[in-house]
Amino acid sequence: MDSQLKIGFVGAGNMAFGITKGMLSGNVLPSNIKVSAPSSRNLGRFQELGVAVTHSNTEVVCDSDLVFITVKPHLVPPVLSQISPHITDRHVVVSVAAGVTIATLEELLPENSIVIRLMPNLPCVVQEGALLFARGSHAKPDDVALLRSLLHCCGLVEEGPEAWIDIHTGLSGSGVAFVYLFAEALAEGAVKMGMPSALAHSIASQTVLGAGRLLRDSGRHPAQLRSEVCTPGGTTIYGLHTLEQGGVRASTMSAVEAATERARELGRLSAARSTK
Ligand SMILES: NC(=O)C1=CN([C@@H]2O[C@H](COP(=O)(O)OP(=O)(O)OC[C@H]3O[C@@H](n4cnc5c(N)ncnc54)[C@H](OP(=O)(O)O)[C@@H]3O)[C@@H](O)[C@H]2O)C=CC1
Ligand SMILES: O=C(O)[C@@H]1CCC=N1
Repeated sequence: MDSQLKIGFVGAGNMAFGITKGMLSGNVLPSNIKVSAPSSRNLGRFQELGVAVTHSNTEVVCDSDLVFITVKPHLVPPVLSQISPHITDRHVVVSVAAGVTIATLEELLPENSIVIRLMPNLPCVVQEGALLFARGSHAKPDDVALLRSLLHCCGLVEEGPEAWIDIHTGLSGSGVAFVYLFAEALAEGAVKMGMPSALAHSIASQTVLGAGRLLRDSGRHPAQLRSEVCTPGGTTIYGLHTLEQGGVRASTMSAVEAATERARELGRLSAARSTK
């Protein structure tokens, strides 16, 4: 990767911060990053990392080679219209906005703009993200290789067809919150049975981490690992039976489905806004 490559973020929220932290754990220097937002409320934590901040989106674009669009989906059309006159053929534009399609991004930017649609998730901040991207019509293999080299420190980085991005949003972008809900409920179950809350939350988070690492590192199917925890007639199968009676499997599948459908809906809304 070119050590002089300049990276910009338009939008200074949680996802911009997560990707920045992930990239800084690799060989990206803070002096090569600039971030913009209208207010100062989120800028302090970037300054603490040594990253330059500004209130001007166009300044970020003019000073960057690769620009992440990290604003909420409904703001993508106005923000891209604002920065579009400053996008040139040297820029690679990477949007993380849920639902916003490559077609909408390309329509809002100058002809032949290099666009990549990325769906990251919050654990990028601890280099354990799960990121899926799809390339736009004018993105070249070098652009994709550049993005991969920047993001590899954020976690697992995969490329796929654009249709999978909304699904990945439900599975993993939002899925992180589903796992937190489960972790919270595990801890609350222990509190109900008499364990102090701080210890219960600490053990719940370690349980989620340990289960996740073993699942990933073993490469085994979750059902296989689950059966290894179940002693016949033991504690786990009693607990699993209760979860199944509560419909946890069906409701989790429905949560991924609902989040995916919502991403698709956000995509349709942003497409409608882009043609106004
Ligand atoms: N949070 C997550 O886990 C994930 C989020 N995403 C996507 O990332 C994007 C950002 O989400 P998230 O980081 O959570 O959002 P946040 O609300 O944390 O951050 C949004 C940022 O956009 C800034 N902003 C608002 N208006 C403008 C503008 N006109 N120009 C420039 N910046 C502006 C805000 O400014 P200010 O600081 O002044 O408020 C803020 O810094 C969304 O599109 C979302 O779909 C994708 C995957 C996961
Ligand atoms: O809730 C959202 O819309 C964003 C996208 C994925 C995670 N957070």
